[in-house]
Amino acid sequence: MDKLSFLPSSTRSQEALATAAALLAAYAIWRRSTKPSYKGAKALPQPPTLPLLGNVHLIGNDPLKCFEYYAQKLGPIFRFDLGSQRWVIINDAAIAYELTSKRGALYNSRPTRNPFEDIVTHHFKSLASSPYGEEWRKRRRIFMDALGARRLPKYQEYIDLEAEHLFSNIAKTQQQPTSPLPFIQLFTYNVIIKVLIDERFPSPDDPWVVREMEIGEKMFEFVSPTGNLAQIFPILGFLPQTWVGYREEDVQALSKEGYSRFETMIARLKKRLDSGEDVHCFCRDILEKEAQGELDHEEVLTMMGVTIGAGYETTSTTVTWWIAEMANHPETQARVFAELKGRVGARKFPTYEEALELPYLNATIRETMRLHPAGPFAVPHLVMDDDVYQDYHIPKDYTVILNVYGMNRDPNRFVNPTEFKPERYLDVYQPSSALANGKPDDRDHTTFGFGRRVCAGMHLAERELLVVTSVIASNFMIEPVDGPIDTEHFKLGLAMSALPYNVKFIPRS
Ligand code: HEM
Repeated sequence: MDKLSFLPSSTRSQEALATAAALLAAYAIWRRSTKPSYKGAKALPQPPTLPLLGNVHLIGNDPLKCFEYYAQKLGPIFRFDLGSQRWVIINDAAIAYELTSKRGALYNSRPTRNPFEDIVTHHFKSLASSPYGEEWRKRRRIFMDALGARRLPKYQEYIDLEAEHLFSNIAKTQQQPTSPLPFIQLFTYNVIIKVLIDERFPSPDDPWVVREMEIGEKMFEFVSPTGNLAQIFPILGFLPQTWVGYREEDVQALSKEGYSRFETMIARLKKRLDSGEDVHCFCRDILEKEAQGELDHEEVLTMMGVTIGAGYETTSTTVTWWIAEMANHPETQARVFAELKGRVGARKFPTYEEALELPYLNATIRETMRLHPAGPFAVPHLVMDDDVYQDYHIPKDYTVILNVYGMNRDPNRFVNPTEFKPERYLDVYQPSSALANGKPDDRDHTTFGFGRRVCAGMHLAERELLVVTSVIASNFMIEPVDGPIDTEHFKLGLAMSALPYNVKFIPRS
């Protein structure tokens, strides 16, 4: 025996490593099979997984198709791992309702694992990202006091004024091929800025508006799963940040710029208030709450951020989808116009109350929202404690993805689910916001999300949608420019938006 014989030879070392690996794998399988299940419940079904990647390799470039495929294969609830993150995908409205409404105390938190989201929300102080609990409840109450159904009539004049500006912007296009998006964005942006801080901007090219939209898009990229891959694959955290997404410094810098713009707006508002002007706006309310010690300054800033961030792109996207569907369905447009003429007459600007009484127009909005939800996966919820649902163990801290896109196209709930057919809603009278808290069978669609985290701005969104669609339909016929607009493909960004398109707005005589 030589002196070094206690070290394995190279063949021996390979054998030893192979044996160790086999023993480890066998141990892992044994551990898995003998691991006590939670209260005797089964593990959720899951697509085939790969070590470290989980199910990432299955997503491809279309998560909607991926989840539809696995919902058909595995059923309406399944587990999907994104690297180290554990997701539960829910594809059925009844299950989503059972978990988020009936077991609401367990399923209405938000994940707080994303370090970039931590930065841009001042440690998850924003209403949409706050964990469930007293702080969230307080923020939600303050938001709803200002933007809930009762307070909104106060802001109706702002919406009406912006609808008039929208009308004249469209009229100026003189029947030329036009992308409606910038005008619609200006409408929704101005409505939200008026409600928030009583300001407005005259043009979509205004540098302030352009920068705001750039910041919004970038913030979304930062906090999206690909913004920082190290949060999904922690091992990548050892690589330089630019290799695995954005740099923390860039997130910090943009966040600082965004918040300093809010400080500028607050300073302008304070100056007006100090000079004795009686300004009605949400920001005034929250500044008063800050003075009374109910909110801190970071909460004021994040409240402004969530109001703008959640408030303009979702609604403008929905209007843009509606215009595309109208251009593709001239018979639907004709029926909307006939209804408007019959009930409102030749007036250019129907009131919100009048538009509320137009069942067919309302049906076209519901159908647009069903087929094209601005947030196809709502906003992720978080499971707060272990639970058992239909014999499945739903573990604590899993992220719940509510696939509202899939639910809205569920063939068990909707006949010919991919067809644009407003007629399916002619016997629905209540606003979507009133149905959103009810049982899934009574809901028109699930686009405003679920449970205690259901969209807090849905009353405002509905008012805007009704006013803007009734004004466009009363005054213009919408014609496609290059044949039918593609409404099956989309761009996933801040919201799920239509691919760029042009239409002609032909004035109604
Ligand atoms: C068509 C327009 C809109 C759509 C489709 C929409 C959709 C949604 C969805 C799906 C959620 C998540 C619900 C869940 O977690 O289950 C949500 C949350 C939220 N939305 Fe909207 N939204 C719209 C307009 C607005 C507007 C105009 C505002 C603000 C003025 C707004 C403010 C919020 C806020 C603050 C939350 C977070 C609520 C919380 O976490 O407690 N939304 N929205």
